[in-house]
Amino acid sequence: MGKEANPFKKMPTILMPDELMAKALRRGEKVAVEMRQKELPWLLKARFVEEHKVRTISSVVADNLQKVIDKTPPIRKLPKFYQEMVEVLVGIDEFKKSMGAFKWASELVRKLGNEYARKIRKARTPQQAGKLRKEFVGRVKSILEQIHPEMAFIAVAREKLKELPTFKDLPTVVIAGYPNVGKSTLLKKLTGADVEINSYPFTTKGINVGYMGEIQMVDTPGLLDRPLHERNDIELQAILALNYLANVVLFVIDASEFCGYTIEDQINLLREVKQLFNVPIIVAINKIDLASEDKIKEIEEKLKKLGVETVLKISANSEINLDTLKEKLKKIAIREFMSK
Ligand SMILES: Nc1nc2c(ncn2[C@@H]2O[C@H](COP(=O)(O)OP(=O)(O)OP(=O)(O)O)[C@@H](O)[C@H]2O)c(=O)[nH]1
Repeated sequence: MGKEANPFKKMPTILMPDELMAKALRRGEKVAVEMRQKELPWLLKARFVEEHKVRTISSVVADNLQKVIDKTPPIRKLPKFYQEMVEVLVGIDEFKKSMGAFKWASELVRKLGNEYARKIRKARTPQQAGKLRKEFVGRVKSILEQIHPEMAFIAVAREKLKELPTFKDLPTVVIAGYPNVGKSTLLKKLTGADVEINSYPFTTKGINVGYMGEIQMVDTPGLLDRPLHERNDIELQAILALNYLANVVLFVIDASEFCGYTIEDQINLLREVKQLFNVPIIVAINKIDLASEDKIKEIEEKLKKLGVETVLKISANSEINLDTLKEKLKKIAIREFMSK
């Protein structure tokens, strides 16, 4: 199987300045308690305690910020679909700028930690050592306050990006068609029982992902199931991003019209989907067990006029022609995936 990719799931919880400061001070205090046990002359001991406090606070803060950087995938290395999602959901520029702030703060805190530790080692009195440590704490606080907006931004971005579905880097079929035409029945029949429901920030219905061997199949309820002119900008972008994922679109038509949409409506949606995706489209005329011969012929004529090349007549429920459909999908998906 291809590699896992919701790359944002690994991002750690983002602490706000107060929380991070409190954590660092707690750890600093703990280290100080241990250091005070040591038998040392009083000035040496004061320096020793304060220096360790400073070093601990500095590394807790700097490490925490660095961890966010390390666990966040570099945007330009991500699959194009995820890059597009970052742009749509949070904005790539703002995201990069904010990560830059984490780097700046982490490096500065580490540098200051070293500087103050050195100064404390030369302190002439315990009071001076204490004063230097307080000064250091004040500076760290103010650095964190300075990047507070960026921390808040990344915290919100993480929440949103974590909700993205986990797609694999495999040949992918995206399924489209009006509600109730039989998309989820078909997905289940083609991929077996293991259909996962993933959340997708643009639709409350989630996204269904199944695997037909090494082929990924994605059903997008709520996205590719009604006319595009009814969409808002964000939804449109979410739909457009599927372009980066799809190697083939499987458009399902309900020949019986029992789904509640006429053939005309369904063909119109197909026309829109065809314009939107720059990958081959396979049309499955479904529920042929319920539709008349004439109706099916009429649909085939219309599809011909539209210039659809690959059309299969199937029944998802009665499992008619599913093996042929499977083979076609596999062949075209792999071919397109390889040539991308
Ligand atoms: N007779 C018959 N019924 C079918 C066939 N395919 C699907 N159905 C039925 O059609 C209904 C809708 O099927 P679904 O698979 O839920 O349709 P969907 O397109 O996934 O619907 P949404 O999840 O709302 O987008 C269900 O009752 C299915 O059992 C078929 O080939 N023949």
